[in-house]
Amino acid sequence: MSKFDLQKIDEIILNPHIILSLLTSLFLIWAITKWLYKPSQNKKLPPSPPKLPILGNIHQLGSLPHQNLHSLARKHGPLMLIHLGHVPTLIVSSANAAREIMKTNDLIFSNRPQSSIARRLLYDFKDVSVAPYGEYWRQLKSICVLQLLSNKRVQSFHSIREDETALMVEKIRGSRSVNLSEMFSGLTNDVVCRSALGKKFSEDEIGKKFLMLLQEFVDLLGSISIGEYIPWLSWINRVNGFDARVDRVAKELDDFLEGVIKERMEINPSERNGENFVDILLDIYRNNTTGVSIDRDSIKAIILDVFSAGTDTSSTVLEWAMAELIRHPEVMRKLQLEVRGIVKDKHGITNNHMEKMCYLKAVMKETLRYHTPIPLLVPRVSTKDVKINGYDVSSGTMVMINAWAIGRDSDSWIEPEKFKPERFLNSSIDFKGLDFELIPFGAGRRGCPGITFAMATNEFVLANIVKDFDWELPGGAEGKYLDMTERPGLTIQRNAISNGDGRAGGGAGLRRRSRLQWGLGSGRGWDRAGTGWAQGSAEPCAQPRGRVGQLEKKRTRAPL
Ligand code: HEM
Repeated sequence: MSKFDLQKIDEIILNPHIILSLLTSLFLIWAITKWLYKPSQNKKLPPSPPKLPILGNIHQLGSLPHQNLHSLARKHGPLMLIHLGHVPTLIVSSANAAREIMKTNDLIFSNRPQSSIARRLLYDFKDVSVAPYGEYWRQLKSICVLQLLSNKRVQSFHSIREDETALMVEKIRGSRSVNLSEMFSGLTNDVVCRSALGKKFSEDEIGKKFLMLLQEFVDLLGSISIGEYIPWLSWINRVNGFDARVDRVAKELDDFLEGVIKERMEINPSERNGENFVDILLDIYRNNTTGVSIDRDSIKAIILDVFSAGTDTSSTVLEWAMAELIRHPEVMRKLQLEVRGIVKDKHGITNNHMEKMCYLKAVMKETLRYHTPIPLLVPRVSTKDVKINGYDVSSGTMVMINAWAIGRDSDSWIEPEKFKPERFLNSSIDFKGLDFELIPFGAGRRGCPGITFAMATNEFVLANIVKDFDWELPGGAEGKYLDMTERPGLTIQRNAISNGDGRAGGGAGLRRRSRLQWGLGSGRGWDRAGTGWAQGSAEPCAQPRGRVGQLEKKRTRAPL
């Protein structure tokens, strides 16, 4: 730099006018910020834990936010206001407070926060799960319910569930040790694909790539990107490759979905071999029958919704259910007695049989209570200022409902930390969104439309695998040693790779990397290898017996 340049800089820095205007600007920014963020004197805000400047309470979420928020709520109460960067967020941790949000004030809380990740992955919020509350969302949701998820439709898919479960049972019959986690995940995906698209994708290479992409997509949706909460740090997402990863996944998914749409569009409607959900969506698009503009992007976004919402969630429930059954042999025995007692003939399990399986339904409810698959549900946002249980909640506040904490609340449940399906036998409590102590599917207008679809598959699969087989851990390890820790993510799965010696909570564990991305990580995806009931782990185990994640079929029942 020349002497002349330095002199110029000096002149600029020392110029009193410039100093004065700089100081005035800084003062103005400070005053406006203070004014904007100053809590109104008249407002009674929910209790808040202390927060850090800029970060707010982000650092307190940890890798399993539902657990950490549960601990904070014990100190601060069931309605707690935290700050994720600059975003005020209401944490709801009791059935009573959840009812206030999802029933009494459901309309006010029927919007979703609009994250830039969801915007890029879901075609500018054109799917059901993040679409802004309004006519477009209403039409889309009713199309999904009528054409795919209604009781009638779900019953019509019984043969698909039967075929796919029979295939799984055959695979189990042919091997002594099985990776149930992988099997559940493959099965739920095949059932969703065949029901919605008329074919499954798990068998060819393109389909397999799509399933991996879908996993990355769910991962990204579940990630907490720092730029979302502290906008001036959004450059970090560009530097560390997170943004590039979102763009790549969006592009590759789009290419795949375009292929699916083109394939169906090329078939003349009169020559279709059976109509599937995509055909119905395409007819609505072509004929514009709904009165709202459903375009090609809407169709792709809806297909993504169905895939992502319908696969991981269901297989997770099945995995937790089996893990609890292994840990509680007396529950397993009781369940087997019920199923085997009801299905006495050699033909398969029918809808009629399923209706009689009260204990099986209780096992499912208890699994959903104790291992709520999406513990914080899908966030909502308030559209107006509103009072909840005497506290003021401002318009624009994000709301997270800790359904996991509500399922373990001792005000609602006796011995909440025990897995006891019996609690549901003489109880009318159900998960359909009317009983707020059990809300794994959410409730109200934005509640999950896939309950019937999901539970039909889950109950049917569980009934089949306990009817036909007895189960044990490899090497005869006791069920109580099964690792029940949780793996971070949008859907909370069991952390199958952890302790070398197989003891839950033991020391030298190999833990899976967090799925929560703060936009600060390497931007890498997580592989599914070895995440299941055992096989495929590259990580060494301290002792072979440590692979207790794997289940062994003890005895195959003689066919009836
Ligand atoms: C065990 C399985 C499942 C669980 C635990 C689950 C859970 C949830 C939860 C917690 C929500 C948010 C509810 C709220 O905000 O109140 C939701 C929404 C949704 N789910 Fe599910 N779900 C499951 C299966 C399915 C299936 C099989 C489908 C479809 C094939 C599906 C489609 C959807 C859609 C489209 C939404 C968005 C609804 C809206 O925003 O209006 N889900 N689900």
